[in-house]
Amino acid sequence: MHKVFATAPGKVNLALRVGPPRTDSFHPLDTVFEAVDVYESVSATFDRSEISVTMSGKGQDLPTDEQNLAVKAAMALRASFGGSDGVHLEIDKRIPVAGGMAGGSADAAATLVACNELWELEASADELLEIAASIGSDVPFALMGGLAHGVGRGERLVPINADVHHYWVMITAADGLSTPAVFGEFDQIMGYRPVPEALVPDTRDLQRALAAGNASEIASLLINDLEEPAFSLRPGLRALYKAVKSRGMAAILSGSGPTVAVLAESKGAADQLAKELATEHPDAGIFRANGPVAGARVTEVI
Ligand SMILES: C[C@](O)(CO)[C@H](O)COP(=O)(O)OP(=O)(O)OC[C@H]1O[C@@H](n2ccc(N)nc2=O)[C@H](O)[C@@H]1O
Ligand SMILES: Nc1ncnc2c1ncn2[C@@H]1O[C@H](COP(=O)(O)OP(=O)(O)OP(=O)(O)O)[C@@H](O)[C@H]1O
Repeated sequence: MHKVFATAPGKVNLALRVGPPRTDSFHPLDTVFEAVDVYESVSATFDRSEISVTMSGKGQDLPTDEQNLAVKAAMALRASFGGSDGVHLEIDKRIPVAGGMAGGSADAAATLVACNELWELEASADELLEIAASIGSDVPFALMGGLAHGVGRGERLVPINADVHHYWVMITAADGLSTPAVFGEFDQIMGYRPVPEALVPDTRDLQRALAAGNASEIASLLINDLEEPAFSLRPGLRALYKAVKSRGMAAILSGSGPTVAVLAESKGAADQLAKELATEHPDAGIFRANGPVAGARVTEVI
């Protein structure tokens, strides 16, 4: 086997509840993830020993050394199986960088499934999930995809079975937001200091509404505790968010932002809204997305 192609999706957190920081400085979460059909594509070409990456699309300014999450993923997978094979990764980035849609995590997840195939490691789904969690909190979900309930720092997942289809309009900004900075601002606003154990508000109502396929209830239960800190760091984002909400639409900040996700009632309504928003906000990046979709997977082997 010489070359493997893989993809992994971006995500929106339909609900993101955050508690005070733990003593390891991570925040305990109770979250509902939805994978959306904005994909990162990775091609993995066999190399005798080196692990390297080149980025195209939205990723041209990102580091290509071991700070790159895809390189980290390949190194972690190789280390856990004790092999010496290498890989050259080519990543075509479609998910906005530092946009709150977990694009870097998707790169890592696609790399894990691609290298697992390329190096013929036969790692199990659980083994890949464990390695994924060592790379970043959002990486396990990029592997799993679909809809899932996440706890811990977001890495402990239980799939949610629900027959729902969501039509999103995503509004992105050219300047990303740093995830640690948004969590830091959250602590500042809440007056939180690290604690050994803390309670996090739960997301049971939303999980029930998803299982029942109750569209209007789902829309009314979208919630993100990182909205206030993200708006505090980026006041223009609050204005944009309010403008969208004033149209009577269900909207939510995606993860740590600055992408805003608007939930439309139908495909037609979403397509129409995307057109209108593109005219009203010419400086923002507007695109359509649909969810839930499957997680990281190998698409071709040569
Ligand atoms: C905001 C979310 O996207 C929601 O799904 C995630 O919590 C972020 O996940 P991620 O980008 O994969 O984050 P990681 O790479 O694990 O951590 C980056 C930094 O974000 C902060 N972080 C992240 C996850 C978490 N539960 N608590 C945190 O405080 C920490 O400062 C951490 O050093
Ligand atoms: N392959 C990669 N793609 C994107 N970012 C990467 C990658 N490798 C390292 N990074 C670093 O990780 C940071 C966060 O990237 P990412 O695009 O995943 O943000 P995000 O979508 O806000 O993440 P999340 O929603 O998981 O918090 C970037 O600022 C970048 O410097």
